[in-house]
Amino acid sequence: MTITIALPSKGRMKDDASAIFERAGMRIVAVGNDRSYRGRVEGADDVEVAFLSASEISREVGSGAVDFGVTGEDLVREGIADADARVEFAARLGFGHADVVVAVPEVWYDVDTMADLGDVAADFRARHGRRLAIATKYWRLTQQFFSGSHGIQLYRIVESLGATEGAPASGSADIIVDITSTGSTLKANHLKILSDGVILRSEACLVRARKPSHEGNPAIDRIISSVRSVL
Ligand SMILES: Nc1ncnc2c1ncn2[C@@H]1O[C@H](COP(=O)(O)OP(=O)(O)OP(=O)(O)O)[C@@H](O)[C@H]1O
Ligand SMILES: O=P(O)(O)OC[C@H]1O[C@H](OP(=O)(O)OP(=O)(O)O)[C@H](O)[C@@H]1O
Repeated sequence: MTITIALPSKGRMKDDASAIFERAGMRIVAVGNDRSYRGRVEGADDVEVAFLSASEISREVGSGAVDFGVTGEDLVREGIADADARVEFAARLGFGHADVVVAVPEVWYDVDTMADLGDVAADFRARHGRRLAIATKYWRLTQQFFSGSHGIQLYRIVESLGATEGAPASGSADIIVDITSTGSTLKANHLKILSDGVILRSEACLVRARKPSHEGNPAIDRIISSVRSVL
């Protein structure tokens, strides 16, 4: 059986992902030229590497089209319904840290917690004639957190394709759900994180598709244990 590993082809996780595999004794080499989107592991003929974007990787592991992927936990939990049933988080890799957070304008002085935000959402229509609008590209995580964990039902999600932190100032939404690492983008946009508003502490993970063919397969176990041994 050929094992396929999907690694980031670009972006902030590309170099760290390849470096971890190299340290684990699996040196990745491109097949063909440098711009190729396929690779292999030196000395392992039964392993193929597919270079994809971080968000594509979560989709492909979720569908089982690849056996392993390296991508952010946020993208896996956002991209795959019932992620824990479909994939295994085999290792947390210690890079690509980012928190998915709920942030509101700093000037909302009375709003510090999700419970406070629930009160605002409940009153919003009466006061403003519309529902509280949340800008985000994390639809699934937002719905799970607001409706599932906090029982807040009265809101509307405004899809954001970038510059999410600018939405409250531009008037396209009232609050946001987005990732933050240093916090400087939130600060520059006069937004504050609610005290219990961290939805997920994400980092890059080695993610395995749960497939029957993996059961008792030593090649699968070897990849996981090699990566774990260098963390
Ligand atoms: N400061 C940050 N900003 C954005 N993403 C970050 C940051 N720090 C870590 N990450 C993580 O990096 C991953 C996204 O990486 P990247 O932007 O390379 O993805 P991508 O899918 O290639 O992007 P796109 O598809 O938007 O081009 C996510 O898992 C995210 O949590
Ligand atoms: O907390 P901070 O350190 O300020 O980082 C958070 C910001 O970084 C990312 O944007 P980036 O400009 O990297 O682009 P992207 O959204 O295209 O990934 C992310 O979308 C946030 O806006």
